[in-house]
Amino acid sequence: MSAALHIADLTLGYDGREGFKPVVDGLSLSLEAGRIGCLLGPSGCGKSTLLRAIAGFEHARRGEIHIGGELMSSPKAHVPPERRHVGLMFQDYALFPHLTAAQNVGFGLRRWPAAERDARVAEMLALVGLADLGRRHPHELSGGQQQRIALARALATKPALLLLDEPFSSLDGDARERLTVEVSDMLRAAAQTALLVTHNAAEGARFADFMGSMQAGRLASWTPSAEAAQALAIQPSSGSTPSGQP
Ligand SMILES: Nc1ncnc2c1ncn2[C@@H]1O[C@H](COP(=O)(O)OP(=O)(O)OP(=O)(O)O)[C@@H](O)[C@H]1O
Repeated sequence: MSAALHIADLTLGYDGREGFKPVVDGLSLSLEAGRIGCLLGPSGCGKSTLLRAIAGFEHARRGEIHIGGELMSSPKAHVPPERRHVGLMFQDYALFPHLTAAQNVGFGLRRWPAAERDARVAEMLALVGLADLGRRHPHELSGGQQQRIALARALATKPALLLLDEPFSSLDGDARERLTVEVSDMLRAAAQTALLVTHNAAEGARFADFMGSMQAGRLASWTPSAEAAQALAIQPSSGSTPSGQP
């Protein structure tokens, strides 16, 4: 079976005054369907650039990105973001303030027949535990509730892959820990393939099956979360006991 996400020898970067500056440099990784991966790394190591490229917002300078067995990015090919079947839950990808929670969740389903769209929105609101709050606007929701709505919106279109870039960074303390575990459980229940980027190793270990450490645009490791947590001396969630190959 082909991987849900396969990245081979990928190089990304930006053109500056002194020419091309690589940000991701010859990176390879694979994630099987239904698995959750996590990329850790210091600020500026290229994590967000990599997620943006997977979503189709950056072009590959070398190497390839495949999603669901299909070539999405290479120096010669570039499938646009709207045709990648990728869901996004990004730190700076906020809810539309003028739409209700339900309208936000249904935003990507505008072309669906109304009855199917309404049913899917209700299903997603129930999944994230906010079935009663669909009529509220974002400013009437807590930060954690807004993030749940963002998750419901990202999952509504049944994406082949969900990308999460520091999705809990606006929350702190207990709310953050609770939502980390709850969202991870929801993704596992839905067998949703997902890739998380975070600075927080403990959060990554609770959330994901596999963890990778990025350094200067390269993947320094890619191991089951339990092993990574042991190496980092942190406590993974009791539910995450991954098996299989990355
Ligand atoms: N549009 C751009 N033009 C030029 N350089 C950029 C651009 N966007 C990002 N960079 C640079 O690319 C490098 C990697 O940025 P990126 O946002 O991917 O890092 P990151 O690991 O996600 O960091 P953080 O954890 O702080 O979000 C940084 O040095 C950044 O300054």
